[in-house]
Amino acid sequence: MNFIKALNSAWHENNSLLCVGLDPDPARFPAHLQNRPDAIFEFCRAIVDATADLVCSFKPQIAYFAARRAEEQLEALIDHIHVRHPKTPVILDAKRGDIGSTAEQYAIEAFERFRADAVTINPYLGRDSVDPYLAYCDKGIILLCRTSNPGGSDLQFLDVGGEKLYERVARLVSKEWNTNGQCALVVGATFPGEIARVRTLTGDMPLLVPGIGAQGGDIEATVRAGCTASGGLIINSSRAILYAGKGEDYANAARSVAVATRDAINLHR
Ligand SMILES: O=C(O)c1cc(=O)[nH]c(=O)n1[C@@H]1O[C@H](COP(=O)(O)O)[C@@H](O)[C@H]1O
Repeated sequence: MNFIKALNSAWHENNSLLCVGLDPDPARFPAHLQNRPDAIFEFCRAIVDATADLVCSFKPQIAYFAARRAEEQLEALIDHIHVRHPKTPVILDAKRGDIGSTAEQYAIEAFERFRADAVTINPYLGRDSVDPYLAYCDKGIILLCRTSNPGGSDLQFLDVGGEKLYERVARLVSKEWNTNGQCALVVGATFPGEIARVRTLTGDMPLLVPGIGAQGGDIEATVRAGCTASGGLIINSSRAILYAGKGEDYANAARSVAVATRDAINLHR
C-alpha cells in the first residue's frame, strides 16, 4: 500500500480527517477484559471494527504495547486492520531517531515486522538518520515538527538564524527530504497558529495533528489553519475515544464519540 495514496483515498471515501489513536492502557479497560491474556489486542480490535468507516487512519502507539510485553498483540492488531480494513492506513507511532545503522533496524521493525504503512520519526539527528526510512518509498515518514506538549517550545521555538527551529524542520523536510513525496509533519492541535505557519511553508503536505480531545486542542481552529482541498490533516484523538465508555459496550461508546468528532471536524472544512 502506498501511504499517501491510501490516505488520500481514505480522506475521500470516508469523508473523514479523523485518526483514532490506539493507546491501550489496561488499567482503563472494562472489567470483562481484565484477565484475558489477549486483552490489549481485543480491546483495540473492537474499537477498530467499530470505527473503521469513520476514520482516515489508525495510529497505534508502540509504547503502550511494548510496556506490557504485548508486541505480538500489536503485530496481530496491524494484521487484523490490513485484512479486515485494507483501505485504512496504519501509522505506527514510534518517534524513533538514531544514527543511520540503528535507524535501518528501526525501519525494519516498523515496516517489515509490524507492517505499518507509516511511522513517526524524530528529525533531530538529521538527514542521514532519516534515510533508512525514506528508502521504503511507498511508506509514509511523519516527522515531529511542532509537538502538542507545552515543553515542545523549549527547543522547537528556538531562533535558528532568523527562523524558529520548527520552521526550519518544516522547510527542510518539505524542500529537501521529501524527494519521493512520502513525508508528513506532526504539528499539535494545541498550537493552531503554528499549524497555519507550517501549512504556509509546506504547501499541501499532510500534517498529523494530535492534541484534540484529552489535550484540549481546538477543532475549529485546527481545521481552519491546516485543511486543504483534498484533506491535508490527520487529526488524531486517542483517550477521548478509547475510554468514552467503561462497560461492555465500550466500542459503541467509542463509535459515538468518533462520529461526533468526525462531524465536528467536517463542520469547519
Ligand atoms: O506523534 C504523535 O502522535 C504525537 C505527537 C505530539 O506532538 N503529541 C501527541 O500527543 N502525540 C501522540 O498522540 C496521542 C495523543 O493522545 P490523546 O491525547 O489521548 O488524544 C498520543 O499517542 C501521543 O503520543
